[in-house]
Amino acid sequence: MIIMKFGGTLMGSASAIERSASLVAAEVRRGTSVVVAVSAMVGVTDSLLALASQAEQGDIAYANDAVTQLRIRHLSTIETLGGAPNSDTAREVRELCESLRQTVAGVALLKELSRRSRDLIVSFGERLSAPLMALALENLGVRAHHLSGGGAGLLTDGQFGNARPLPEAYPRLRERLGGLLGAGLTPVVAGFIGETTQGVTTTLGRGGTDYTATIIGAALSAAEVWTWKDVDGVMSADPRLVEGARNLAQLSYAEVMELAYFGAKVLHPLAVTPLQQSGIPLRVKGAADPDHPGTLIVAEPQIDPAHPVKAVTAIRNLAVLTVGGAGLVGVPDAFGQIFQVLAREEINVHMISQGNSQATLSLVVSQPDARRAAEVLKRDLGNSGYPRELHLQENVAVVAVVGEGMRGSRGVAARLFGAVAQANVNLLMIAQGSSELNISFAIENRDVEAAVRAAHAAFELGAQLRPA
Ligand SMILES: Nc1ncnc2c1ncn2[C@@H]1O[C@H](COP(=O)(O)OP(=O)(O)O)[C@@H](O)[C@H]1O
Ligand SMILES: N[C@@H](CC(=O)OP(=O)(O)O)C(=O)O
Repeated sequence: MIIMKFGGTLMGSASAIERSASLVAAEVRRGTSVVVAVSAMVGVTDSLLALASQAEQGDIAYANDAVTQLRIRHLSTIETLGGAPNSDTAREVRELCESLRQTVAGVALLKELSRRSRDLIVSFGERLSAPLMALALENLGVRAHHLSGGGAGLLTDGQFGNARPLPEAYPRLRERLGGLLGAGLTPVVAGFIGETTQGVTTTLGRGGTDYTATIIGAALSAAEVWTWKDVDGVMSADPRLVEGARNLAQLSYAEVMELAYFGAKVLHPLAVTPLQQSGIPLRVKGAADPDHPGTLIVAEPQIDPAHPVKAVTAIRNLAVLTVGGAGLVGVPDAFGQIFQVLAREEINVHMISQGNSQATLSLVVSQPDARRAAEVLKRDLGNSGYPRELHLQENVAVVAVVGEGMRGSRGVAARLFGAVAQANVNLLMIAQGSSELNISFAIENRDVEAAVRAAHAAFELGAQLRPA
């Protein structure tokens, strides 16, 4: 059995959906059981987030207009897929849009958007796309049945916007999806969304359909989980940034987590976690070339000692906040307090670096959180009796090089920073993960391309890999 995930681009139009469905049908015809997880049509999640925040401002006209656009887009896709206006699929899409309109009207009326309401609104993207995939599969003679995340059994905790699966999700997914497969049906699960035990809709975080697929893969003990992409697998760098980026044959679970954490948009950072215990492989495959093996992600991939670094990645729009002052020295609790304040404000810290002795601590946070982070630190630490200085540098990016082979390998840092210096890039901060799986450094946003290209070239990442 295989789980197949299709992201927004591969669900983006009637022809894209037909092509994705044909990849499922080919496998089903070979006698493989397949469970499908789909994302919202490309752009839909962003539109839903935008209309939710407009509704919160009370702009009901904007929100209604946006719902109408979504309705037209999905209904016209159904029409192109050959679905009649009075088909079950079209009826379901109209009902979902009506229910979305009512939810949004409630938000506009109250001018209040909780994380919980936002999750409900954003869940409509996947709930609208799953019926379209089921229709396309039926058109190809594959008997399909679509479900929402909660309907499939994906129970989560109540961390709206960032929910995690509960242990009970696994047996429930096994029972519900296993039942459908046993009846000869191909389940199509709306990705990215789950449900609390009280039946409240949650989401798994941006890019969460990868995670849905691997949770299902673990629940059903799948042979492999395949996430189909518009690239032929995980590449040595974002191909939009580095022309010579090449596809990687194998990566470890840990490497892929680091890459995703440090900004490689290709997978959700937690996507591999459900697979780690059972060792189920995750394969990232390119829809344009289905015979290409793509990237195989396993616990222990082959290591090429000549190439300790496998990939380079970047996150933009960050800021460095440096907290310092001699008074930090010898205050045992100082760092603890800093992190507590930020955690309470739900400000995520991407990277940290400690200066000489304990005199300074540099923290990388998202640009939109940066000023608030500085303010709350000033406000909440101001009373605790030790002097400090706060310095904020905005418009920062973090670049990371990742590879298991770096562990114990000498000269990696020298090679990296030599190349970055040659490219005339100024370093703001450096950190090495304690796992020795990555080296990351902060630079100004405007230097990202130069730094990524320099690192890519320094480790010959374009040449080490098998030809595509
Ligand atoms: N290291 C990388 N390898 C592959 N793709 C990457 C990498 N870094 C960034 N990307 C970008 O990620 C995109 C795929 O992610 P995304 O569009 O979110 O996929 P999907 O919507 O199918 O889940 C690619 O088109 C590519 O531009
Ligand atoms: N639709 C969600 C979930 C997702 O996984 O999307 P995609 O596979 O298109 O990145 C999002 O945009 O975050």
